[in-house]
Order: sequence, then C-alpha cells, then structure tokens
Amino acid sequence: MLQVFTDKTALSTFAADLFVQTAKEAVARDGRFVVALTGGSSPVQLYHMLAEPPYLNEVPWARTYVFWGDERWVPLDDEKSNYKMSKEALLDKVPVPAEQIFPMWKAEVSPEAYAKEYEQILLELFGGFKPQFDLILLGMGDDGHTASLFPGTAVLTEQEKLVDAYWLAPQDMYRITLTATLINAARKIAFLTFGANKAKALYEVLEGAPDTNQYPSQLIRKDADTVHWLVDEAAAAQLQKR
Ligand SMILES: O=C(O)[C@H](O)[C@@H](O)[C@H](O)[C@H](O)COP(=O)(O)O
Repeated sequence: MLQVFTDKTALSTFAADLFVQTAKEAVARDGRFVVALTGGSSPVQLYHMLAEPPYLNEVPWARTYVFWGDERWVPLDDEKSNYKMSKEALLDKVPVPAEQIFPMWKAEVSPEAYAKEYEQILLELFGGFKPQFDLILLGMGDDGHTASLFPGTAVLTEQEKLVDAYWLAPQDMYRITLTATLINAARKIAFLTFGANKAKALYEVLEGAPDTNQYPSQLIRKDADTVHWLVDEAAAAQLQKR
C-alpha cells in the first residue's frame, strides 16, 4: 500500500505507530516481537521517536528481538555501521535485553561464514522453521536497491540462502543482507522513502516495467495490507497511480 505524507515527521509518526501496533500484536500472539531494522538516513527520526515517550513506554521492549536487514561489513563502532547508528539513536535508550540484539557483524569470522551463522541464529529462534519476521523496516536507494540487494548482483537470484554476504566492488566493501526470499516471508514490511532523488526509482519500482535486476526493490512483494510504502511528496512526484 502506498501512503504519501507531507513531511518526514508525519511519515515517521505513522511508522512509529505501526511499529507499536505490530509489536503489541506479535507479543499477544507469540509472546515476542521479532523486528529487522534498517540503516541509512531514512529511519533516524523514527528511531529517535521510538526512544522517547509515548512510544518508549508502549513498545514491549523486554520481549523484542532485534535484527538488521543488512549491514556494511565494518566493526560495530565504525561510522558506516548500521548497528552503531541504531544503537546511538535507539537501542542505547530502550530496555531491550542485550542478548536479544543480533548485530550483523562479528570479529574474526568471514562475512560469508557469519551470514551462515546469522541464518542459524534465526532458524533456532524459529524452531527450525523458515523465519518469519513480524516487521522488517527497509529503505530504498536512488538506484532502486533495498537492504543490500544491489542492482546486477548475484544475491538477487538467491533462492536457498536466507542471509548472504558478498563483495560489492563499486563500494569496495563486503555487504551482508537478508535475501529477498527471507524478507518476503515477513508478516509486515515497511519501506521508508524520502526525497526527490528517490522519485525516479520509486516510479520504476512501483509502476515501471518489471526489471528486478535493475530495480531490486521490485523483488519485494506488494500486498496492499502488509507491505507499506511510506513516502514523502518529493519521492512520490513521478507516480501516476496515487
Ligand atoms: O544504507 C543501508 O544500510 C541500506 O543498505 C540501504 O538499503 C538503505 O536503506 C538505502 O540505501 C536508503 O538509504 P537512505 O535512507 O540513506 O536514503
């Protein structure tokens, strides 16, 4: 479902309400809330809001399990780390038990080995069944990528692995990411998309011809009830069907 907001605060408020509601439903149903956070700049305001009243007191933090959709393969205190950003904006300020936080990086293992380990952690949490996140937050790059599903990469056609890691040559670094097959198994997905620089890609992803290799965000399912495209007016500027 496409939802267009006048500004970032309105969008982040909607996302915070969605986060709380999804968390409460998950805890009522399963006794826990399993979420994947996103990096980039788009979720920063949302994370700050979740760390303040009223959201701070409404999210069942003690029963929340925190994962990430993707990560740059850099140490946890690196400026480029999604974990570091999420920790500073949110996780340091809320009572999530430390053992329920699963950074997508570990010292002295290869990214490929840790991708397998991360998959195992998820499988164990879900008793060996295919993991089903209650909520996955995503951003979209102006090239149409989401998580670390970048245009033209082999991970886009990965069918078996739930988590994958690979060398992203243009950025000169490893990336680790949930695969599209795992993301699409989530109960709810929310894309946070701001800014005029995203307008062309957003049009291509939502209304353009199918081309998942060039616009990887097209790999993510589009069910109206469970997949929220939360966008601002600038990002929505080229959409015809609103
Ligand atoms: O940066 C990351 O960690 C993610 O890999 C990426 O998928 C991100 O969500 C988009 O690139 C949007 O980034 P912005 O929110 O900064 O526009």
